[in-house]
Amino acid sequence: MVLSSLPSLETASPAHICPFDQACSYLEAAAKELHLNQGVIEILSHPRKAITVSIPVKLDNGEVQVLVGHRVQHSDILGPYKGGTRYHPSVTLREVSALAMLMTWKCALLGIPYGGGKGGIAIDPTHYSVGELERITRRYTSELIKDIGPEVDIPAPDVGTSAREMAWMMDTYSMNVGHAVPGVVTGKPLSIGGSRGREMATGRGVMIIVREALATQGKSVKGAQVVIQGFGNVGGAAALLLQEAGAKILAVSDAHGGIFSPAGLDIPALKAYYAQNRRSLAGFPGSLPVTNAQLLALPCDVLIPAALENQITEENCDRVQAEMVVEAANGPVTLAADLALEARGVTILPDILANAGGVVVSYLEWVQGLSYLFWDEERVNREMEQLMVNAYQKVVQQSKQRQITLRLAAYTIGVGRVAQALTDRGLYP
Ligand SMILES: NC(=O)c1ccc[n+]([C@@H]2O[C@H](COP(=O)([O-])OP(=O)(O)OC[C@H]3O[C@@H](n4cnc5c(N)ncnc54)[C@H](O)[C@@H]3O)[C@@H](O)[C@H]2O)c1
Ligand SMILES: N[C@@H](CCC(=O)O)C(=O)O
Repeated sequence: MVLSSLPSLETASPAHICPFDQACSYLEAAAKELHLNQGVIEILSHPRKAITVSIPVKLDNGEVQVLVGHRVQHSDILGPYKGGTRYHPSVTLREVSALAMLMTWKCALLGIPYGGGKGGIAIDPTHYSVGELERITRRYTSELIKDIGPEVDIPAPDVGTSAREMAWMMDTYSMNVGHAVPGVVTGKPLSIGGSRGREMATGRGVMIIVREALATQGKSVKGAQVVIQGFGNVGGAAALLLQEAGAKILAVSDAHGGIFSPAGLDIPALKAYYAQNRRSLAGFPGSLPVTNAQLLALPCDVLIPAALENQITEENCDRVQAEMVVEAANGPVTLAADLALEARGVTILPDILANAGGVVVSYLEWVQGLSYLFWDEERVNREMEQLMVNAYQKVVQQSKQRQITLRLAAYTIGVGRVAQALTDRGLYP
């Protein structure tokens, strides 16, 4: 299926801003800066493959529901397609296509031998039982059997999925091919070949980028005032690790709203409270309630959107008071808001750099699996930190040399590497 043939309904996103158009705009800006030829831009603007599948599932009450799932394979020029699997009601083919393209640039920027892909199912996973989610995941995986594999396309967790879904995907794939294939997914449980450090990896990468970016400005993470939108895998881990590094976490939120404490939230205590309080932040002792809109406008040193795309837009960016925005989520700042914030001197650490810790440790998991080795967590964290710091330094250097924003610098490195490989490989046939 080609993107231009998608029904117009597919362009709807929560804020009515098409994530795929935005991703293409960033590609065009990088291509312009790099003087890439039009043929290369055309190729990179289109996903190589976009697969849409129907997922019939028998619900616990006996009814049958047919869900829609996608897997978009943007580019495999540098290696197998790589990227997460999202379960969220707002999933559309265009959203998944945008996220797949971001994965291509992210992997290229970090220098790991992968292309970019992404998958998703348009569901709210909280509305399904564990048994239903398992049947949905297994059917989705079996529909993609010919399109995924450890040397072809390697899914991982994203919003609404975790190690549990990766285990079901790995098992379904393995049963279909007739032998165990741990390398078909990353972010697996340790018991079936997952890597130590993967669960916290994206948050750890975010912490490293915050620390490095503050240091570049002559500041310290110790005492830095941080606000985080999203308290899931990424936001929760970033909150914990930033607090351990000495930052004060002023506020956090999830889809239902947030909490704020001028004295700083005790994150380990909050995590325990959240788990016991049926995953609700409300009423955490010593905190005040805030809406997500209020949270994004809190004065702070570092604002970390770690939920979904299009959270900081043209409409609300004037209210952002943070000096630095670190994109832990993919695409949380729209193009218009990005330009307005940059014009005001707000430093923005782009998603393809800031949240790359997850895919880096996915890569380390895959490498350990392929070589039948298991590293301790210290080694995994050390290898990841090296790749993250190296990428950060390259982005800063590129930004200074070319006098461009950190986002454009990151894109020129990522896009530039893919374009170079495409040129060297040539066009088939
Ligand atoms: N999981 C990974 O390894 C990984 C790696 C890199 C980037 N990311 C990106 O990070 C972001 C978060 O992913 P995750 O894995 O933490 O997902 P998750 O499902 O674990 O958590 C998402 C969090 O966002 C909250 N949320 C949802 N809608 C919200 C809203 N409108 N306002 C405020 N909060 C809202 C949810 O309640 C939840 O706390 C996504 O953009 C994802 O693509 C994830
Ligand atoms: N979903 C994550 C992780 C991808 C992976 O580990 O393959 C991302 O957006 O980077």
